[in-house]
Amino acid sequence: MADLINYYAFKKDEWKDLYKLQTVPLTKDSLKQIKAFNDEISMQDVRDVYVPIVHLLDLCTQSFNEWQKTKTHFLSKEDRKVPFIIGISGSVAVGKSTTARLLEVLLSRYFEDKKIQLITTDGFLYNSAELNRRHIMDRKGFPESYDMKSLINFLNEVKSGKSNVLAPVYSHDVYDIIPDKFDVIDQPDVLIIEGINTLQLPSNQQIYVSDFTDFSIYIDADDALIEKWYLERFEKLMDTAFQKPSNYYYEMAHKDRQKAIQKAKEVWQEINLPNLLENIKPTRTRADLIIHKSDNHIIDQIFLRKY
Ligand SMILES: Nc1ncnc2c1ncn2[C@@H]1O[C@H](COP(=O)(O)OP(=O)(O)O)[C@@H](O)[C@H]1O
Ligand SMILES: CC(C)(COP(=O)(O)O)[C@@H](O)C(=O)NCCC(=O)O
Repeated sequence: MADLINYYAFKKDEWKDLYKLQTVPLTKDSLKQIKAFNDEISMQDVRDVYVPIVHLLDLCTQSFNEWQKTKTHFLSKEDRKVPFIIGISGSVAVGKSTTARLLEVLLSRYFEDKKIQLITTDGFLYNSAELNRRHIMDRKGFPESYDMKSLINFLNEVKSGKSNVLAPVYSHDVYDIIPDKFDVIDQPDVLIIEGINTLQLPSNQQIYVSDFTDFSIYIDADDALIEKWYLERFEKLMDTAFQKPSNYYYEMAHKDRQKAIQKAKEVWQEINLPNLLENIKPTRTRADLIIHKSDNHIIDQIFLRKY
């Protein structure tokens, strides 16, 4: 990645040494919590890569809080808590939601007295009825498939300190927004927001999602590997779908498995890969931190933005 001239580049061994004197209390409980949502996560990577990231985020939140105080004093206003927002971006199926949940567990352990919340921008996709009405069902995940105005409005309310802000919820199993289901974001100290579009500029808005994020992470890997992870996740979804008639993949799961996999390959080639190349990868160099993964999701390189 020779084009990343404004980044410090680290091999994993170099990165892990940055914070070797300090530790995040990785109790049996927190390890259990991590294993519970994904038992394939490398615990070595948790120690070598994510623990230093948590320390870095600690430093960032401290300087962020100082700056908020300085600003309110300058304006002669009362101090108020401003949530620190972490954006996580990258391709469909690169591991954004897994990384986001991992950071949520680690940050909750590290900042025991702080409230950490997590949402995904998938919830701001238009629902299937609306995607069909706009004839863009085959553009799901592309910028025009999101209600960016609502997403920006949501972030603005969270940042302004409003209580009980509602975020709609998307389900991969149902392949649609779940009606009347919401995540309630209530004045967190830290909000993690993950989604393919957290570093994108919406075509019809003057404001980026990243104008509301205070630290951004891009998860990167070779396209062919991401396709493999997409297909593996698809197979897991099919296995779950088998016994659930409400699942989007239920009928497909009862038919020829090879045909289903062929269909998923087409979806990757025709929708998710073009979206990665046209809209997601070009935003990589806006991130503060790039985490590069290799085979089996093992991290091999980390890039930290210089300026
Ligand atoms: N660190 C990891 N170790 C092992 N498997 C992972 C890891 N991160 C993601 N995966 C797997 O890769 C697939 C895609 O991950 P997911 O978090 O759903 O991606 P995204 O949110 O970017 O679409 C899932 O099957 C998930 O279990
Ligand atoms: C909902 C998504 C846009 C977002 O994906 P995520 O990052 O959560 O994996 C994606 O999973 C999707 O549905 N893409 C459209 C084509 C498809 O994979 O079915």
